[in-house]
Amino acid sequence: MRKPHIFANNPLNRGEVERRDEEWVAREATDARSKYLPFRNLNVLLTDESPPELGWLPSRQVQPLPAGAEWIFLGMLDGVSHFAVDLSTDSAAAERVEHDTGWHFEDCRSAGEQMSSVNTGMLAQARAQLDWNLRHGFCSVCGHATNKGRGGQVRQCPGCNASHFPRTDPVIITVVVDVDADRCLLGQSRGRLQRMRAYSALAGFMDQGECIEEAVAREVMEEAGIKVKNVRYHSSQPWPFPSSLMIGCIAEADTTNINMDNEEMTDVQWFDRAEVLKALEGRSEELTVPGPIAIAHHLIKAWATGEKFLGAVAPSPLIGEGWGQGE
Ligand SMILES: NC(=O)C1=CN([C@@H]2O[C@H](COP(=O)(O)OP(=O)(O)OC[C@H]3O[C@@H](n4cnc5c(N)ncnc54)[C@H](O)[C@@H]3O)[C@@H](O)[C@H]2O)C=CC1
Repeated sequence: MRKPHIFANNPLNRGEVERRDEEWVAREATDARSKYLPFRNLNVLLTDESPPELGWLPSRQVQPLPAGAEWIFLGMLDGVSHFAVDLSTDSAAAERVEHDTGWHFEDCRSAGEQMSSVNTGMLAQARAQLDWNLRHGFCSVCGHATNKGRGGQVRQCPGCNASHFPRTDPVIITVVVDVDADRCLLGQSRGRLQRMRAYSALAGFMDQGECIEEAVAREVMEEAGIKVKNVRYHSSQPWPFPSSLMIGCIAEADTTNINMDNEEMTDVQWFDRAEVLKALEGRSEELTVPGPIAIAHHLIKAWATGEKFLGAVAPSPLIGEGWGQGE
């Protein structure tokens, strides 16, 4: 069986029923057995172990919480309630935590790269949900201050009665394969990939009123000018920067002439299998690809190593011969 992606496989029981009882959540928040994961400016507390782990603290070490510190209920593990707390509003409290534990706050992407992958699912949930709560203190309908409910899974507006729920933005990410020439299409977008001089699978946010297959065809056409067919789903990855769900696909090229979008991309190229295999092992002088933290790495690897699913999954009934943008 394929290993879960980093940021997936969260072991917490999110307590959908329990969290509806506000008194229960308040009691658990101060219970001596409860654990807190502190954040500072969305950086997470990591232990000094090797590899480092999430820096869970017993509730007595953070209670009483600093005035105005946002906290959320994440869920339960072995009967113990787990919370995340933002200490950004009180730098003295954040520094005290680092001093008392000898641990440190770390950027979450870097934390995901360093930690053993089993606990990165909790990190993804904590970062995305804390960030959403911090950015939704006011109602987008009437502008009134909102109140946190269900331990941070909803924000209620007392002004107009609107309920706001945490959002996840779906993003498609696709390796396009030229079956006849045994090569795949990778692109370098402006920003992070350009700085790293790396090439990745083509990705983009889904539009409203669009299915996954349509989003793949549209994004590949926009970024590379290539028509695709036979879009197949591979796997998905929670991506908490700030709150995306990466939907990994592999598609076949129906055309092969690249017509790149110069605004978003610095380069798009076909790469042959031998080069891609070398790049995955960090041995290529021509090509750098993202590391194992990214679903992009695993999609590229799935094609390059001929992972079984490629032949095993039936082609989508929606995307057949000749289907594509503008048809
Ligand atoms: N885990 C992985 O393997 C990978 C993850 N990603 C992630 O996928 C996301 C999209 O990738 P790119 O298109 O390269 O990103 P990007 O961040 O460059 O976004 C492209 C454009 O989409 C628009 N945009 C930003 N946020 C949006 C939103 N929530 N909904 C709709 N449009 C939005 C903006 O105009 C932005 O310039 C990013 O969050 C990126 O970090 C991208 C590639 C690999």
